[in-house]
Amino acid sequence: MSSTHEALPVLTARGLGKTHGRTRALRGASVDLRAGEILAVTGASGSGKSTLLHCLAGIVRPDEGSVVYAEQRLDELPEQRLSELRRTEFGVVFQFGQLIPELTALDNVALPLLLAGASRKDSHERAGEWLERFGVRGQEELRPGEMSGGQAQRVSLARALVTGPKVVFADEPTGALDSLASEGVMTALVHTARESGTAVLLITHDAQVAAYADREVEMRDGAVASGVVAAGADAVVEVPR
Ligand SMILES: Nc1ncnc2c1ncn2[C@@H]1O[C@H](COP(=O)(O)OP(=O)(O)OP(=O)(O)O)[C@@H](O)[C@H]1O
Repeated sequence: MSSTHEALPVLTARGLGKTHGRTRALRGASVDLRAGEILAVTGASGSGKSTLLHCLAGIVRPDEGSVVYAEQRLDELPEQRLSELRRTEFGVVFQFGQLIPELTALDNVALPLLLAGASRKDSHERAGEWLERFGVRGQEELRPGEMSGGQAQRVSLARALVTGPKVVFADEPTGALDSLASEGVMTALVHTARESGTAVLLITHDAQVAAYADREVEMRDGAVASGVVAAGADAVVEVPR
């Protein structure tokens, strides 16, 4: 999709620094996520990928640098505004889905809508539609413990997308799946993200998964680098597709 290469950034991070205890997880990480694009973030274990995602998603505040979303500095927003923004504009998917074990698939997906004030009937109707989009219609009454890994991740994706977010953050969404299930989940994610114009920031170790993205950036030692050694900690060099 060449148009995504011209799209304006929806999220911009500049010079992010973050220290956890004595570990510098980020040092001068900069990246743009463009509207509607799927961006893969790759890199060795411990290079700072998850910390970058957490800062971009407003889950963690960076110690240094800025994160701008829709002309707002996320790193400076009061906690209440930030959590509202996370609920309404962002969706998040983790490696192990993190569905609520006591709730059925339908209730897990309906939950963000209920929290946003929708009625039970509407929430369930829309949740059902999203389960269908992710190919898990018929599994509505299953609880997470009764699902396969692939099914659980499809339900997690439905839950992340049901509120119509502008950005979905996916941290190793296929990390616990075999290659067939992984392919199914990625195809469903890419298809629905394209359909709804949602930008996706996708962390992965897997080159086959990264190949679904429009663009790929690699992290090294807490900064966004490229396949070639970057000139400075702030350098952003991309691998266009
Ligand atoms: N909450 C935390 N407390 C202490 N150290 C942390 C914390 N979160 C991350 N770290 C450390 O910061 C560094 C970067 O971690 P991060 O999880 O961002 O890397 P990653 O590239 O996502 O790694 P992986 O691919 O293994 O998930 C690592 O050395 C990690 O151990």
